[in-house]
Amino acid sequence: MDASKPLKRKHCEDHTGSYSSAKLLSGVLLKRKKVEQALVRFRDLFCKLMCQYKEDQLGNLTAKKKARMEAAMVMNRKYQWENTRKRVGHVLGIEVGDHFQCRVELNVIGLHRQYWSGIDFVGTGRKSLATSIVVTERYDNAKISQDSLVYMGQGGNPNVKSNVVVRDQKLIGGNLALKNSMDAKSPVRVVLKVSGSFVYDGLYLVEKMTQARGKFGKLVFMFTLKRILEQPKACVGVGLRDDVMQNDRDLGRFASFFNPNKRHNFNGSAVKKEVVRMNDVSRGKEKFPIRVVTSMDCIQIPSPFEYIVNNIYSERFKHPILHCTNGFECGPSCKCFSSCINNQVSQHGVQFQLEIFMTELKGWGVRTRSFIPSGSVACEYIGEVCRIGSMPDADDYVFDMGCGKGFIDATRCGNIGRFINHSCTPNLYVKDIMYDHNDMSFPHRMFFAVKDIPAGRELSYDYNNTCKGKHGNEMFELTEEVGILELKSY
Ligand SMILES: C[S@@+](CC[C@H](N)C(=O)[O-])C[C@H]1O[C@@H](n2cnc3c(N)ncnc32)[C@H](O)[C@@H]1O
Repeated sequence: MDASKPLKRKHCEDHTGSYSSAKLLSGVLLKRKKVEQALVRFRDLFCKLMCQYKEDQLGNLTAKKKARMEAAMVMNRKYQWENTRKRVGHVLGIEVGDHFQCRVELNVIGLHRQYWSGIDFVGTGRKSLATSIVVTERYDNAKISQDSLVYMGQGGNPNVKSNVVVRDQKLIGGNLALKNSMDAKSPVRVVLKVSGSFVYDGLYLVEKMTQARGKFGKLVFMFTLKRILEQPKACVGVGLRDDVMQNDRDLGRFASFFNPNKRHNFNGSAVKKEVVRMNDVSRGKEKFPIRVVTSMDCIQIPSPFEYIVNNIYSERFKHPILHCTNGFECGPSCKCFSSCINNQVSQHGVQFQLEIFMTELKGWGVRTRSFIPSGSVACEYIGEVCRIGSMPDADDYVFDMGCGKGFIDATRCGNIGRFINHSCTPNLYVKDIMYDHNDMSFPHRMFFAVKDIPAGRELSYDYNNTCKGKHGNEMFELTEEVGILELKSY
């Protein structure tokens, strides 16, 4: 085989001579998988860079922009973009209704290949054709009915760039491409910006081009586009296309796994198939990789945070050598032998295969992939340890230690413990453990299994039970089996 020659694509035919729809379908699914993987990779990289830029003290917005661009560039250099050849019409692997978190993602997966410009096109001059437009609020774009919109041509708009000269728009570049598409009746992909995210709304035809005086007093082009019928409806509930919401049946039929709002299949039952979105959120810091899993219809990953395995203390205090004789666990400096029964029962990081998954109603949650025997340490709640008094406003990831002690803030930095949800009938119990210092106001918060926890079960603890257990004053008694504690009430 001559490797220098491109492989010719063969028609998929089955033994009856007809096109094999199964083969075509598997090709489409494969492409979709690739698109999805590219997005996961991009978001993963973005999170990593965000943490880095935040450490560099960049403002949130600057860090976000920089991290997005850099993530896209890194992937581009590694040839990890999808659908790199511009084309007119639908893009393989992307469905109407797919949601994207930012403009740069549209580049990475090939839906719209312009970072800034709203009109993308192929070819030049009179031979150019528009491939896609992004409809944002920066121009006076308007929806005139469910299936048509007016799109303002590009150029001369100070809302796009502050130093732009306000002048009449010219019939060049994207504007000309849109006119050519109108003349050729060539379809244009439309992406709508809705509530900060981007939704693929399908193919439109340019019906009309007119010129009018814009709000800056200069001539602007106005393109009227009409949505091609017989396409699935995009699930866009607010903003430009707030009239497109269908009943549950339609939502289900056209449900796309890129759309976090769609949680049900055609029959209204929960979609069960799951996809691994991140292979290891701890990035090798834990003994076992910690996966992030969601259902097919939800492509989210957790918001950026730095995974840490040791608490960060907001203020200095001494870490005296501790010996297990005083009832605490052994500490790192303890002179005991490793056979000591007290030895670091709770200091080995995550000992079970845990994973983060998207729950139906509670956001992210943690479940175990392996059996956890009653009394075992599931994990610790790790974050930035602070004294009481400086409690932050956003407290989703703040563990108030109660009883006048401090709190652990896992908003910016934390471990898997930050994803464990509340339950009134929990399978975990929180216990204070001291091992690397003796300041009783900053104990380590450990999650112990209250009972045997089978594989697949979500882990939970009672958020209201952090000071004194509802079980009464509980103490842990060490059994002969290292690593297993027995819960006893006194
Ligand atoms: C420590 S975080 C747990 C992880 C969180 N679910 C997430 O998506 O990252 C605490 C937050 O999770 C949500 N949460 C926890 N338990 C819940 C429950 N039983 N029902 C509903 N929301 C819950 C609440 O928003 C709470 O502020």
